[in-house]
Amino acid sequence: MRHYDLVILGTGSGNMLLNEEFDHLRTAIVEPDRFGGTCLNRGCIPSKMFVITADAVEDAHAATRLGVHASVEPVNWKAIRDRVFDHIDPLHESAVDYRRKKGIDVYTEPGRFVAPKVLQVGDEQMTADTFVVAVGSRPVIPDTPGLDTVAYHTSDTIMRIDEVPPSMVVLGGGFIAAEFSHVFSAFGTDVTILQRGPRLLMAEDEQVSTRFTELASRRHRVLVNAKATSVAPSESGVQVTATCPDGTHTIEAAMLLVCVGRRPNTDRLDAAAGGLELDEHGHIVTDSTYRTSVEGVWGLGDAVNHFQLKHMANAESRVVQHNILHPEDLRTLSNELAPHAVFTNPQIASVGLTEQEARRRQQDYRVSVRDYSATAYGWALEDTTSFAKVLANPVDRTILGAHIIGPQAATLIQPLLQAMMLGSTVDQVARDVLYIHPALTEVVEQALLDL
Ligand SMILES: Cc1cc2nc3c(=O)[nH]c(=O)nc-3n(C[C@H](O)[C@H](O)[C@H](O)COP(=O)(O)OP(=O)(O)OC[C@H]3O[C@@H](n4cnc5c(N)ncnc54)[C@H](O)[C@@H]3O)c2cc1C
Ligand SMILES: NC(=O)c1ccc[n+]([C@@H]2O[C@H](COP(=O)([O-])OP(=O)(O)OC[C@H]3O[C@@H](n4cnc5c(N)ncnc54)[C@H](O)[C@@H]3O)[C@@H](O)[C@H]2O)c1
Repeated sequence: MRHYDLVILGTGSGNMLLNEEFDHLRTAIVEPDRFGGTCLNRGCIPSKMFVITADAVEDAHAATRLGVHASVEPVNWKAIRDRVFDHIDPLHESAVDYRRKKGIDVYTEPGRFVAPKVLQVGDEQMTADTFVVAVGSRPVIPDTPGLDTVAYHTSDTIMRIDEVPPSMVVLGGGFIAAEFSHVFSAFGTDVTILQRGPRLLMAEDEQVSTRFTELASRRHRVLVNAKATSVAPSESGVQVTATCPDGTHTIEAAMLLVCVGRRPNTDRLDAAAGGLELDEHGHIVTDSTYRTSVEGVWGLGDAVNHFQLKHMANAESRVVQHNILHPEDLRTLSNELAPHAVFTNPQIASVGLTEQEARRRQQDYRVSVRDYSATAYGWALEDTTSFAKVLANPVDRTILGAHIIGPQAATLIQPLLQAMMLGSTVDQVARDVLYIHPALTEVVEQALLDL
């Protein structure tokens, strides 16, 4: 049986851990798929490359309100798809070569524990002083009757299709539904979203989620409180039957995209044999320093937490890197704040408490909502639907939460996030900082000044 100093399972955020300080160790990487994991190959990066392209189409259409009457030729999907993946696909081979040249053993089959700190990979077994388990997550496939009789897509496959479908049913109403409905709708697909909950993007502040649902309903057919009861093949591709409060709907479409959440890959790891404690959702249980229940085994990323966000997994990877190298000085990650953005149209960004969560926690708060149109830049944009919302603690005047829907939301939220993480008060961020005129950041300034 081979023995290593360090074995890393998964090359998403796990791969980022290895810097030159690990060069002296005998290291193996186990990765059954492409180096770079979900984010690079089938997640954040390619999806945002499609989103940016879709934004260009929507911006051209939306320019009418500025008096610019543009028309967009049908997009050349294959050329766009190949541009995206011609950037991404070569990175796998070069990453494997790079690691092997550094003397790291790369295994290309999945790892599975057979005993604590004993890993089976293909025909080989290996032990190590230190394991890092970063095996990520995968799409949940619901048990909708008939789903197994049709050729449905998930986010793993949808970005590599050959043609833009004329119509698509999107099952789910979360991040992936919001982003891909925008992409395919901009490229000419007639999209129907079937969402189980009463609104799209249910985890957002209710005001944001309500506004987004209204706006998405102008572009797509949106059925909320919908339960897909059956799926069957049909002449056009797929037929989905759903029960909604107003009755039963039968939707015909060329393609079905399933995006109802993601689950950790820990079920394929035989965590129990490895002695790794799992929670009720299948996440590996770690302490705040990312130690698992087995000494010398660390966990990070989607396999251990609910955030399912790359910047969180990256931050955890940095903490684990430090902790392996400095066991006498263990660090934790302050992850009370897990900001996120949804790269749909319009963009959405959020950090901290939503208003409904503040109410649920009986947390006193002051709230301010500022429309983009109240600022010079928003006015110039002829914007009528975007806003920034900030919740603050009325006693110590720190910021409890911030939620933005509108152009550049993911960037605009950053000063608020900074303030929250650094513990600044509303007054410090509103009055002790200058905001460039007439930039969109003035909407943040105004929302703060109102508190
Ligand atoms: C379509 C989409 C868009 C997204 N967009 C964003 C975004 O804009 N911003 C954001 O913050 N997040 C986004 N995410 C989420 C983000 O991609 C994940 O949170 C992040 O990639 C998790 O990183 P990870 O290292 O934990 O797991 P992964 O990147 O999934 O890496 C896990 C790796 O482990 C490997 N593996 C699995 N099983 C085994 C095994 N048994 N043995 C060894 N290796 C194994 C897998 O092949 C994989 O390469 C998106 C996700 C999707 C699906
Ligand atoms: N911009 C980003 O950061 C980004 C982008 C894409 C994905 N992600 C990550 O990937 C994760 C997975 O995304 P997702 O969109 O698959 O999940 P999600 O958890 O965001 O949303 C799933 C949605 O599907 C609905 N749903 C569940 N079961 C259903 C069913 N049977 N029928 C109809 N609707 C159903 C839920 O009500 C929920 O609204 C996200 O949680 C997110 O963390 C992040």
